[in-house]
Amino acid sequence: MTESSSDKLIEVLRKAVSRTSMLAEGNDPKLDSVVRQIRQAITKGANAEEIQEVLNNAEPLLIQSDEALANRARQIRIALEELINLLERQESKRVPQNEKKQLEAQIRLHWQSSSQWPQLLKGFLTLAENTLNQAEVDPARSSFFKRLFNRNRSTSDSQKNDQDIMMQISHTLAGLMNNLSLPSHYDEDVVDLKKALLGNNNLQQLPTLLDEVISLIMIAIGKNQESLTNYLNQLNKQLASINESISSSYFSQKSLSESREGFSSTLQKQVNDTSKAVNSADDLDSLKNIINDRLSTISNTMTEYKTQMVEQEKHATQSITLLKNKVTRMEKDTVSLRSLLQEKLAQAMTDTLTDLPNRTAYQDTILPLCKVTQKTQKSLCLAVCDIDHFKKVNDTWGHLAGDKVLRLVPKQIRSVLHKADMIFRYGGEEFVIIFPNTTLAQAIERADAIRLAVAKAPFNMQGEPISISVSIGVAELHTHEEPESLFSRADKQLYLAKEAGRNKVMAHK
Ligand SMILES: Nc1nc2c(ncn2[C@@H]2O[C@H](COP(=O)(O)OP(=O)(O)OP(=O)(O)O)[C@@H](O)[C@H]2O)c(=O)[nH]1
Repeated sequence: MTESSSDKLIEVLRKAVSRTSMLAEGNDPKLDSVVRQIRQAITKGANAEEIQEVLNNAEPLLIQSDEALANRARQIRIALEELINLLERQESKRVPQNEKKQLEAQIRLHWQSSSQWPQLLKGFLTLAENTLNQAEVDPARSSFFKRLFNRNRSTSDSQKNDQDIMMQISHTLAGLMNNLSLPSHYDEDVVDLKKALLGNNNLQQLPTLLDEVISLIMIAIGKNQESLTNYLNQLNKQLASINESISSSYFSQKSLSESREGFSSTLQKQVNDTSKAVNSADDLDSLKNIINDRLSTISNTMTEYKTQMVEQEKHATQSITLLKNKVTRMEKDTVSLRSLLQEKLAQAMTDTLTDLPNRTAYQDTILPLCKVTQKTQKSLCLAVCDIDHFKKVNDTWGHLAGDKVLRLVPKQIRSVLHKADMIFRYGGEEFVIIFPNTTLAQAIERADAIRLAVAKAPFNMQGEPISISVSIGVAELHTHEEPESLFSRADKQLYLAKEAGRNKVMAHK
């Protein structure tokens, strides 16, 4: 190999290092834009379940990406190690052992990181330069590949040795091609290059072929970047949808405002930290690691938030149960209050001495009854009944004796009433009887039966029999007549009955 060939090879390797570095630096504007979008999306917030979903969705992508990367990395490592071995196999120049060991150590440490491949290639370039730039011992071996692969041999031996070494190098490089993940439109290039490598036994062709190999490696690394960009794009979309659902579900819960503020500021801090870390990231791998780390952190925050939500839901459920119990108690209280009120109302409507409905009850009853009767064109009669000379009972036998008479008289009256008839204590010794669905004749008949029942009742005071009688005035409801008028007419008949000598029934015909 000539000096210019070795220079060309060094130049090719130098170019490869430079181009690979550019690709690996992550200066792709699309990627920058994606990173910006991610920052914006995360700023708006996310919930635990959906963040978990993002991580679940992202995981296969990461695994896929990692596996492909690992395969490529293995190929690169093997290729680099073989290149070092080949460099050592040249006999005219001694490979500096310290530098070689350092480079091997670097390869062992960093071969898995694609961003380090340019550095490792650069390391190999430096090693090759330092080896080849040593003073020439044999001008015949001044070219790179001759220096590299031939030593102290005859021309034919040398040529044979060149061919053997070229075959080894070709196999090494063809193997490197096998596991490259390239877009399908490079398939033909890969096949052609492999053919060229495997069919080539001319060391002179090697720099050109190596240049092509390195170009394809760079494209593959570029594709790795592209798949990372796709992954970031997808991640960005998922984060945006998370943000949307968070905004609608989470922020609508006013009661959780406190947690929301705490959660938002925590998330904001994480996002700010992420932004800073992303800005300071100097290669794709560390960028990917940062994003994954931050997603884990955010996921933890979301889990914490979810736990808080569960706690709050628990509290809310407890509150609802308490509230339900309270309402149930209130309902019970209301029921007992209602029955108490009904009791009080009934008391208000009942005469305590006789247990009969009182005047208020009469007034509440008579109005609707009259209306229904008039509407249905039925008959209704009213009787006003007053104990005769009651004052005399009180005066003769005392007030308690009078009360006793007041309790006994309604019992006599009831004894002749029909089921639908109603009796009220209107006041003092006066009672009112309503006869629904009763004609005047029937009412007069029944009023007279009352009069007779009372008159015949065996009242006695302090063992002595006494006579009690009642006077009754009766009237029948007229069409369109008001209850007051009906009462008034019946009351007038009572007055007439009293006037007529008492113990009488008088009716307004
Ligand atoms: N013991 C008792 N007496 C009452 C009660 N309410 C009213 N009285 C009495 O009933 C009497 C009614 O007397 P009056 O209105 O003069 O009439 P009367 O003595 O019944 O005579 P006539 O109605 O004309 O037959 C009064 O003495 C009242 O004090 C009561 O709840 N208990």
